[in-house]
Amino acid sequence: MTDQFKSEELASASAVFYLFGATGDLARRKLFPALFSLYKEGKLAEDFAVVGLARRPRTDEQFRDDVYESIGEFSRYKSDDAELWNRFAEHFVYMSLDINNVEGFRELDRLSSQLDAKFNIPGNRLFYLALAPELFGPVSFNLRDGGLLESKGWHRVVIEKPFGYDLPSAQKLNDQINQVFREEEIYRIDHYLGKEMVQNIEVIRFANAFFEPLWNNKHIANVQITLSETVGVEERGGYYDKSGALRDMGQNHMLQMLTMIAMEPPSRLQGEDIRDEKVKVLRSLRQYATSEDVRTNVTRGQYAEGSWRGKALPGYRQEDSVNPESVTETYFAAKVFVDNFRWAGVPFYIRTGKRLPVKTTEVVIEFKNTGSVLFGQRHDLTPNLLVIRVNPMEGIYIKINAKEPGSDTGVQPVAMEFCQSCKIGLNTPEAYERLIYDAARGDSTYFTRWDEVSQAWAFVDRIASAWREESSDLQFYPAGSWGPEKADEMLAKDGYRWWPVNGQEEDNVIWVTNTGK
Ligand SMILES: NC(=O)C1=CN([C@@H]2O[C@H](COP(=O)(O)OP(=O)(O)OC[C@H]3O[C@@H](n4cnc5c(N)ncnc54)[C@H](OP(=O)(O)O)[C@@H]3O)[C@@H](O)[C@H]2O)C=CC1
Ligand SMILES: O=C1O[C@H](COP(=O)(O)O)[C@@H](O)[C@H](O)[C@H]1O
Repeated sequence: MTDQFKSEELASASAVFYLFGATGDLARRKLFPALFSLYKEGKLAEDFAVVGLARRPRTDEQFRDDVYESIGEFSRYKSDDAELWNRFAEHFVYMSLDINNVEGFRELDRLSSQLDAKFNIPGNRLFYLALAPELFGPVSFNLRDGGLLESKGWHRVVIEKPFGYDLPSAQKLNDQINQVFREEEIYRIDHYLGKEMVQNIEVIRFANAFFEPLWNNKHIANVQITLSETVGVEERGGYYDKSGALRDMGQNHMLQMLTMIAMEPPSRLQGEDIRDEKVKVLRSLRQYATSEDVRTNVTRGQYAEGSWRGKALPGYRQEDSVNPESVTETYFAAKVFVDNFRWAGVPFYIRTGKRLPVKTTEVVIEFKNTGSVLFGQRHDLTPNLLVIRVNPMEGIYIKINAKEPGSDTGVQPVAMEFCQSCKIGLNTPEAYERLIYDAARGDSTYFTRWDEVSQAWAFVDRIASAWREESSDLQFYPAGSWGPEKADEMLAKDGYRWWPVNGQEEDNVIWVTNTGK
């Protein structure tokens, strides 16, 4: 990157950032730390301002204290350089505002002009809505009516998930936002798209002669995507009990990762080209035809009492703000097909759940055996695997077969791993850093376009609708276990199994790794 290009990028990031929901959990855990990392790395120059917005009263000083505490607790960089912190903090101001009151927005507009002048900002506006979805429409209207879209620079709105509850509600929300913002001004967040290893999927696929020619149904037996969490519903019961795992993780993160694995090569690795290919995958998803079809191909579960590392854990129905008779799923696993030329016949198994034994996100590509007369008929051969480790460990490993040393016919599985987080460690940016930076530069590649969102809802709505008909298929699994056995049976019927996450439980494998294992 040339210095000139660098400075052009920084100039385009000059903006007032409006953080709606500035007293909320997301701001504290993710957004303040992300802004601090960007500043520390020089990706925000001095010409920006952040206005924290929420109803509760705060002085600028109190708000800066909140930001400081959040960075101390959650940032990958420490805030112990007083000079750096003071310079950063100067850019932060707070205004108490109720989203339903347009007067507050007029005052915000006046404050914005002062911030433009103070920080030399050319009228650019980035509105970040870390708010409950029912406020997305009202805030958009009041931004317009309060005059905030009349400044001479660009205007962009970053919208948190969930984008709706189903297709009709998402459509309604989109229609409201479209009355104020054009599609190219709307940045719908799916923070998984900001993760390094999700973005790395394109490089692994398209920059490696090892994989690119094999990436199809002739060579791939199945694909497995696991997003497992050890946490329960925590203090988000009010939201989660209405949402469940399918809407919270399936409609967005899981389908987005699936599209990155399955999409055709885009004509260029950027913006609309990538999004065009992703939406084609979503359009090719085989829709479940009947409720019976859903019940056969999708397993749902809810965690019951259990234990993890010797600690007793309550069941979901005992959690605060959860209906004690709730039938909300905290787990689901599905067999999905992408009905196109490349993927015909290849099952994509996806699963996610709370209160599972390990926090991890992994994609496993299981290759077909060679079929050669020499080894193809052997049932003890381990299939070749390519495993992409997304979160929290980042890296890839491949599992291959080699000769067992000293034996005539023995075959030894060997796993070769590149652990990116072990090697690069602190330097890996958080997803929210990358996404805020992209939005400020006007790069929407890793945000979801409306056609993607609507296709994903259409797919998920069929499942939700079958589930609504009756709940007798809800399986209870002990907290701390790997979820309902029915999900294992689904793969077993096809002659497969879920590969253990990190493959570490298989002790016949020789590991070559930079993790020191
Ligand atoms: N927390 C997380 O980890 C994640 C959150 N999200 C999404 O991000 C969004 C925010 O989540 P989160 O931070 O957890 O939510 P919180 O409930 O913690 O925060 C909500 C924020 O909205 C403000 N608010 C509520 N009503 C109004 C109003 N009428 N006018 C002005 N401000 C208002 C609240 O401040 P006050 O009460 O002071 O007005 C508070 O700052 C949601 O859409 C959520 O789904 C997405 C992924 C992860
Ligand atoms: O969007 C969400 O994601 C988190 C998991 O994100 P991760 O980056 O920690 O893997 C999940 O806990 C939450 O329920 C969901 O809303």
